[in-house]
Amino acid sequence: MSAPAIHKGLAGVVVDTTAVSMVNPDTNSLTYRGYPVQDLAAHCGFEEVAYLLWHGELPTPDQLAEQNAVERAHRALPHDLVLTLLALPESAHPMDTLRTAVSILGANDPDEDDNSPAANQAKALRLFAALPTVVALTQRRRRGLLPLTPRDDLGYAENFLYLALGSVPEPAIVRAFETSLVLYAEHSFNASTFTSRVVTSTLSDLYSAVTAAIGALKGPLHGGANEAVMETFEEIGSADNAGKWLKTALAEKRKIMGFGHRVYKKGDSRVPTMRQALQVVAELRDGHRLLERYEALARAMYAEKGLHPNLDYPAGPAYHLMGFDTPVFTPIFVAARITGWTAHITEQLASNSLIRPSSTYSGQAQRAVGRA
Ligand SMILES: CC(=O)SCCNC(=O)CCNC(=O)[C@H](O)C(C)(C)COP(=O)(O)OP(=O)(O)OC[C@H]1O[C@@H](n2cnc3c(N)ncnc32)[C@H](O)[C@@H]1OP(=O)(O)O
Ligand SMILES: O=C([O-])CC(=O)C(=O)O
Repeated sequence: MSAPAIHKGLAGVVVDTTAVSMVNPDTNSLTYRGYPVQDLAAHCGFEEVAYLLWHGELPTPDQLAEQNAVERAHRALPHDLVLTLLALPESAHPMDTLRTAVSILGANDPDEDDNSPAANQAKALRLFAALPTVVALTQRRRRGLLPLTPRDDLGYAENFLYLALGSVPEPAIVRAFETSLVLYAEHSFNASTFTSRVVTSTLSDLYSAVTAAIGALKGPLHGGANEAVMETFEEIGSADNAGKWLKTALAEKRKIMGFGHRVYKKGDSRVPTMRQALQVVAELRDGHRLLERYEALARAMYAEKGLHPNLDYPAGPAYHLMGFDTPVFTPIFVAARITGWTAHITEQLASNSLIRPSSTYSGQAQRAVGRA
């Protein structure tokens, strides 16, 4: 009998269907519920995109107003949760704080184990509302500042920026931030979404699935790359050092964060839109030197390895120029991706099958303990 083929990393393995989004590397396109992500970024607010991912259609004005009212009512965190998060060590990574926050919110939710579509949709919306407040808490704490109270007179993106940075920036910065959220919202069976579906497939609860997904997103081969990109730019120092830096890094067999992708081999469909948003932010925030490094490293990487940037490459420097600290970048990704994760959790439950792949044993042959 021949040994079964091993699909390391599940590369290329189709494990289910999904109606949430379609990634097409051949046409370099990404659609959410059929809409090109570039069109959504250009014409829709992030709240509308969240509605689309959850419900399958863009909202009517009344549906959006209803969702917004609930979202705005759930932005504030329970006082005990704030105290618990502030009691974590100051050295805790914001992703750890965020993961802890979701876990505590679950433990306190009387509906935690209600896996009906309505209950899970309500939980998804409450998490969507609360996560920016947690992310902002981590940002302000890093600067020795206490959390601000959410403002229900502001839209999602404006309130997020206000809570984190202390004021609402000019509309072009808000728009660039919102663009990043739309682009980060969903991407089919990526590692963190698949993690959330694996947890859900055991009929566990939504908070457990999201907590696990946050853990998966934290790694530098996935969402953590947007932070690592900024660290790379700091190491490089100036654009004229990019080529030399890259040769050394590749000789040391380092992975260059922000480049390459499991699915896109000809470039990430989201990069041109985010590159444009980065340009806008760079012009308003004196970011030309950073843009020079961005272009120099991208050119050198293509010349050396033929690899294109992924979404984390422009998103990292954009968040830096907006005023976020580097360890807060991946938490922003979480706040966006909660929409996609929870849409997939609902989809998984609607047609569930326990996710449990097989493996080929490579250990010791069967043997006896050899004791009487
Ligand atoms: C939003 C997101 O999560 S997008 C992804 C964010 N992650 C990153 O930016 C991390 C850096 N990139 C990588 O590590 C990879 O490109 C991944 C993990 C994203 C995709 O990996 P895979 O599809 O498994 O590609 P794989 O690792 O097989 O790479 C193929 C070849 O390209 C090389 N390669 C791929 N990406 C990189 C990179 N960023 N730097 C250096 N070499 C790379 C690999 O070393 C490998 O070379 P080899 O054949 O000589 O061994
Ligand atoms: O699809 C992937 O493997 C990673 C990615 O780009 C994402 O999750 O946005």
